Amino acid sequence: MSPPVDRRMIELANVQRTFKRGDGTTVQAISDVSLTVPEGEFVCMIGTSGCGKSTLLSMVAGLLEPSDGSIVVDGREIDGPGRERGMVFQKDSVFPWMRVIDNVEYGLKCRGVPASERRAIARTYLQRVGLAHVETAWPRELSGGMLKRVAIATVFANGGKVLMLDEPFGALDYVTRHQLQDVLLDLWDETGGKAARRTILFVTHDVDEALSLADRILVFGTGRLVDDLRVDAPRPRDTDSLLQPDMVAIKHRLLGHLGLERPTGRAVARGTAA
Ligand SMILES: Nc1ncnc2c1ncn2[C@@H]1O[C@H](COP(=O)(O)OP(=O)(O)OP(=O)(O)O)[C@@H](O)[C@H]1O
Repeated sequence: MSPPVDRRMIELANVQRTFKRGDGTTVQAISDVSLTVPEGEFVCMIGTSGCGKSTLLSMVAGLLEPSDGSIVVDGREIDGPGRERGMVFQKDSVFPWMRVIDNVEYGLKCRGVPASERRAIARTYLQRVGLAHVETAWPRELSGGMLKRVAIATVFANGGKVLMLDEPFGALDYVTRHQLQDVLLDLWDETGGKAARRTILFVTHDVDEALSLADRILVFGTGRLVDDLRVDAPRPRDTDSLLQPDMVAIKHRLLGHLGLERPTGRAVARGTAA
């Protein structure tokens, strides 16, 4: 019997995006990107600052229109935001004027999900991110890490098949960041593989974060996709698995793309390369 064919969840064909700057010049943020992401894949997107990662994510979210090319999600060409797609932004993704549980429920409320049903869904996800005890708190009473947990609970509670996270953990301390990576992976695998996983696009600047999370790492350089790497190591990926030769080889390759690798293979601090 032939193996099952992966269902395509995201398809980008020759996507381009230009911006006009205030001084009248144009910038080609995305030049010509074509790629396919199958359902359930956890994709990390990495690349130097300004290479177009957030622009691409915003286009898949439907918040920005491509200047050219097409974006198909779950078989349908997108023409704006849709409830099958959810986004966690770099900065605030939580409404400060709503209590925690109301934030998590908000998308479901907008879609007309009955109050008791949406409350049950919100409670399930708040529990899964470890925030059951603060459901009636205001966002201002929470730490930065807790706010990220609320944002993650919200995007999962909304039920989107495609979740986009733009450097969600960039501003967090080392320990909180690792805890939230585990929370995210746990939710992504919430049915233990019994049902289709959400498809995730996760932008990060952190090579180790990409290696810990991803099935696949897309590397961007000035508006183009420059590398597409598969990470096959089993999860959970602990310190030892990140030191396995195949993982170290991928890390070297990523550091090379980011300009952080000498020809000898030794990583260097940014800005100190000869
Ligand atoms: N609204 C805009 N108007 C004009 N130029 C823009 C706009 N948004 C993005 N750009 C430009 O497009 C390019 C890509 O920006 P983008 O934010 O997508 O990069 P990025 O890879 O996400 O960067 P970072 O990693 O620093 O967040 C940059 O040159 C940026 O200045």
